[in-house]
This record gives sequence, C-alpha cells and structure tokens, in this order.
Amino acid sequence: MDVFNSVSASASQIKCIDMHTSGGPVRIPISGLPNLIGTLQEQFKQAHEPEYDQIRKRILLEPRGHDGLYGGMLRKDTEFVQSGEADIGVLYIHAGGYSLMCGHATLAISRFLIDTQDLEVFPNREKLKFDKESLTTELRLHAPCGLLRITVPTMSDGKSSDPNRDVSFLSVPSFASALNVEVTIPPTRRWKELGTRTSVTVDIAYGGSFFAVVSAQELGFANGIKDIHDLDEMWKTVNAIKDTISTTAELAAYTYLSTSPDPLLVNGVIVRDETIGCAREDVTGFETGVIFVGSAIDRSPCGSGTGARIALAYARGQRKLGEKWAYHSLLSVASDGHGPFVGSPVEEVEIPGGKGVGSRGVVVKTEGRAYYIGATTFTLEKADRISTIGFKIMELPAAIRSKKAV
Ligand SMILES: O=C(O)[C@H]1NCC[C@@H]1O
Repeated sequence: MDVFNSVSASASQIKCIDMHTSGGPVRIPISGLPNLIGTLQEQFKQAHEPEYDQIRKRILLEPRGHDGLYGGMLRKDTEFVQSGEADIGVLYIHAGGYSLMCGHATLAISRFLIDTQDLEVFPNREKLKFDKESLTTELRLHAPCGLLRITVPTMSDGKSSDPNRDVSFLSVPSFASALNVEVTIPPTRRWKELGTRTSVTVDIAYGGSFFAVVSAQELGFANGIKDIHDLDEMWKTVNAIKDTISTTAELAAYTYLSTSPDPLLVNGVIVRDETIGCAREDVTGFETGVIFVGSAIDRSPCGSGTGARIALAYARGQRKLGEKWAYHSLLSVASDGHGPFVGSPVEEVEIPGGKGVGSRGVVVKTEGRAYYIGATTFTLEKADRISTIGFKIMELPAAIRSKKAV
C-alpha cells in the first residue's frame, strides 16, 4: 500500500470517479478542475484554451484514457444555478474535445450527484427533493445544450441512488430537420457496397446535437448491421456522408439552431438497423444503431442520438406520445439485450426559428442505467514529458509530418 498511498497523495493529483452507462465510459473529475468563470457558454469557450484544456487531455487521452472515453466536468456556478433554474452545471468532455450534449454521461453523472453528500463537489446537494412515495430524486442539470430534467431512483434513505432502476432525463427539444435528403458521394469516397449508386438518402435530426441517420440497408448492407464486418472501413463510409453534409451549403443548412449564427454541423452518423435488437416488456419496438461520433464508436446506445431518432419517428407519424422504444447498441445486442436506452416522446413543442418539418419537435424522455467501476487518482511526475497532455496514437503520424527536422 505504500506506493499506492504516496501516488494517491501527490500534489498534482486529479481525483476521478469512473462509471459506465451501458458500456459507455464516463470519467467525472472531482478535484483538480480548471477554474472557469462566467456563463456556461463562456466556460465552454474558456475550457478550449490550452492552459485549461490540458486537464481534459491529461485525464481522457492515453496513457490515462482512450479514444472512446467521455466525461463530465461539474460546474458549480453557472447563470442557471445562480437563477435557481438548475442545481448544478456540466461541461461534457471527450477524447476529441467538448460536446453540447451527452446522454450517456448525463445518466452516470446524475447517479453520482445523488450519491455524493460532499458540498464542496455539489453545493446544492441538500436542496434536492427526495420523493418518498416514488423513491426518486429530481435533479436539474445545466448542460451546454440547455436544461436537462432528471429523475434518479433513490434508496429509502434519500441519500443513495438505486442501481436496480433506470435513471431518466427529459432533454432539450429534439426535432427532425430533414427527412430523406439525398447526399451525393464524391467518386473518390464511394464504398464497395454502394455498388453503382452515387448517392444515399439520409435524415438529419437534433437531440442536443445533430446526427445524420441512415439505415445500414441504404448504405448497401443488404442484411443490415450483420453485414458490417469491418468497423474501421465503416469510418470511411460515414465520414464521406458527414463531410459531404458539412461542405454542401444546402445540406449544412439543416444543422442550424436559431440560437447559433453558424451551422453546428453533424456531430455523429447513426447507422441504424430495425431488423435486429431485443424487446423489453414495456416497449412497443426496438432498433439497433452503430453510432459514429468524433473518432470513436459510441459504446452506449447514445442518449442524444435517441432523442434525434425519436424526433424522426415522431415527425413521420410512426410514434405516439408516451410510446416507448428500445434503442440498442452493438454492445447491448452482443450482451443478450442488456443495456438498451428506452426512449419516448412525451410532449410536442414548437421549435423557435425552425423551418418546415423542423418547426415542431418533441421533448424526449430517455431511460438507462449507469454503474460505478472505479475511483482513480491520477498523478503527473515533474520528469514525465510524455503524459502531461496525453496523446492519441492515431494522430502521431500527422504530428510527426508537421514537425521540423531536429
Ligand atoms: O449518449 C450520448 O448522447 C453520447 N454518447 C457518446 C456520444 C454522444 O454524445
């Protein structure tokens, strides 16, 4: 224990709680956080500055983390916390940067916020209302995309979360911004399964961030996801779609929010398959999605992508308010159906500034479970020149090419 204790006690330590939501890893730093100030959007911007961003890189990149790792930096002071609209704020972090929304991290962070009684970490913890009847606690989280309203199953002591029941959250309004748009794939970026076709038909929807949604069959995989043998190859396919949307003005126009002057662009591509998945007693249907976000495949069924897919189904008249659907990931299907997210549209709303199909949207409720997997203290020794801001092995060839000869 001597080395364990001395490393844990080092001056440069960052303490983290590690969890996973349906396999999607979530790291929650609870000490050593950057001192960001201002509104949540201002903090979001500041966090990108190298002196602050090195904390994110140190805990999420290699050798301490990996490409698929997500997390949440709790923000005790935001404008919504000051006005009493939120209990606490969060900045979602991942190995590639920062995101507006992360459903799987929200589910994990919410359990942690019920379990912690440490007022240094969560000053408003004692103000949360525990409902003895339903054995749940309500939590309001100020996220970069807006206010999330969360219900956490709680044990009868009111002080700890119940891992045997689903956490759920009501997200910011989700909407379909484009149904059946044709994306013409440049000749050099076409994939084998596309055959002689030159374009694919995709949907674009918002669930806290924008997703392009396309069926595996439309991409040319006749038997759906089962026909996908090489996930590395699939990146080329989804990146061709994503890049074409971003660089084609009339397609990028589908990724605007009225609150933002610039397009937000497509955060991820969801390759869906309605022919596989597993039902649950309380759902009317299911589907499976392989979610390509940033430089990683989502291990979880993707909370923001669940909102986007429900908005699409609702816009097509395929889903009723309150109707539950199970959203599976590759992992939940491979795990005998354990760990889907269950989503349902709960309220139809107007989307400010929305056009056409995007003028109406839905508030989506997403349910899922998160579990603790560890509590870690990371350290940085002064002599260590490699791990200060971490690295991504796949980016090293490009980094070497851009260096001057020494
Ligand atoms: O659950 C989600 O919303 C996220 N999972 C990784 C990428 C998405 O942001």
